Amino acid sequence: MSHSIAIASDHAAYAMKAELVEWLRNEGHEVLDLGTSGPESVDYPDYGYRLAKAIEDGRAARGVALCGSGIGISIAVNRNPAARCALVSEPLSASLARQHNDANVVALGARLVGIEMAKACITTFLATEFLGERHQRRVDKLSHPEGTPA
Ligand SMILES: O=C(CO)[C@H](O)[C@H](O)[C@H](O)COP(=O)(O)O
Repeated sequence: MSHSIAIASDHAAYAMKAELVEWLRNEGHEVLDLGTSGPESVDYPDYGYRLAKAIEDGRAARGVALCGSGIGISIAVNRNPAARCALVSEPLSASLARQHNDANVVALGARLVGIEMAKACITTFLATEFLGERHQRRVDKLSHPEGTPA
């Protein structure tokens, strides 16, 4: 199944992003590359916000967020309520992020995870469906951080 995928990284993950963009396009996906566009030092929040906005606007259904550890950019993406970003380093977490959390963005750390593991995580993330049911109730609550009235 092909997807529309937005991808963004800071400088620490620029080389990984370039490889993943080419791979995802070869796999038949529509890829929106939101930068960064070179190895010069940049700030991960700018790219995380940009990626989350593309999800919010419907320009992409799924996202791939990359930085050195994956931590900073995942924090940035998750500041947009339209995004549910999961930082993963192996496929089981990528699968659970879809099945239980209906995550629409996967984050990876290019300084921590190799390219083949990154591809394995993304492949699983794109192929796995949300299970709904009891998980839907919990995901709905993520849109209401003020909490459920007692
Ligand atoms: O946000 C991060 C750490 O949580 C990422 O790993 C960044 O890519 C990292 O902070 C960038 O560090 P640099 O020393 O400026 O390359």
